[in-house]
Amino acid sequence: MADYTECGEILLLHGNANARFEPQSAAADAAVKSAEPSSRLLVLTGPSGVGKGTVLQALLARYPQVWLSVSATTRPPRPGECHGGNYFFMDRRSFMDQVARGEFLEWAEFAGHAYGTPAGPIQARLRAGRTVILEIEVEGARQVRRRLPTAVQVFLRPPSMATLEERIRTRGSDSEDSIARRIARAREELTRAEEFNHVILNGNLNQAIADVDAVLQTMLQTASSRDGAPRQAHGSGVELTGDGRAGRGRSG
Ligand SMILES: Nc1nc2c(ncn2[C@@H]2O[C@H](COP(=O)(O)OP(=O)(O)O)[C@@H](O)[C@H]2O)c(=O)[nH]1
Ligand SMILES: Nc1ncnc2c1ncn2[C@@H]1O[C@H](COP(=O)(O)OP(=O)(O)O)[C@@H](O)[C@H]1O
Repeated sequence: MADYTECGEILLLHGNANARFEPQSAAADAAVKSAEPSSRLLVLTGPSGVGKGTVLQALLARYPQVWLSVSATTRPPRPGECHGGNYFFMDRRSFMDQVARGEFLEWAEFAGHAYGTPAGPIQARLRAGRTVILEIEVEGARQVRRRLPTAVQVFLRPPSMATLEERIRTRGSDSEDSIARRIARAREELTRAEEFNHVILNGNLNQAIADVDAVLQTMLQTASSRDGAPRQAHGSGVELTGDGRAGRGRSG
């Protein structure tokens, strides 16, 4: 795909988006199962337009040590979005090649496009002791939960469907077709909110930021007290496992 703006040095910051998982092993599985209940990986999910990006913007400004994963997508860039900063934009063939090579921690179809989390950069950050956030839709979040049960999962919910639709429309980034797909998907996603560790209402924005902040602070405090203790094998409570072939689309 040629029609996007490069983010320049941001690409360097994100390193090799194509790095693979390590091969699955019984020892790695056991490491995940015995890992402590809190980890350095936070998954923020919830319907499109609920305010995930807005809440995260505020939190990332407060915690520069936290790293937000950059996803790959087949969706075309919106005006102002850049490659390597907002997303790694790619055509479907390249995306599916990366799926086949096991390079995504998870991936899912959403409103006609594919979205996936490159595994390598996350593994590198976790090993370096960083806290990592994924901002992904619900199916992908479920896949992460299956593979990394210690990841902390936050579901952001809107006060109502009417408010959600209003937010998507006010944002002004989506076509009518895209809005309709997002609303239909949101109805389904909202029925799955209770699967997540924390369900946070985004009615009042400052309150929602404070609520997600509280979850993140607990993670950061746990991580820093753990850093005083003898280091674990890879410096985080989480090890990525599996052969990289995360569950497909909406299955399971
Ligand atoms: N499963 C998955 N979902 C993602 C990923 N990256 C973004 N998403 C989600 O895909 C949905 C659509 O994203 P996008 O097209 O940017 O629209 P927006 O979030 O409504 O602005 C949102 O719910 C995102 O959180 C990813 O790597 N994996
Ligand atoms: N609590 C809130 N009250 C009112 N508007 C909000 C609130 N949270 C987010 N918004 C607005 O809703 C729109 C969608 O938010 P966004 O962060 O893009 O959602 P998401 O990342 O979940 O798709 C944006 O225009 C944002 O400014």
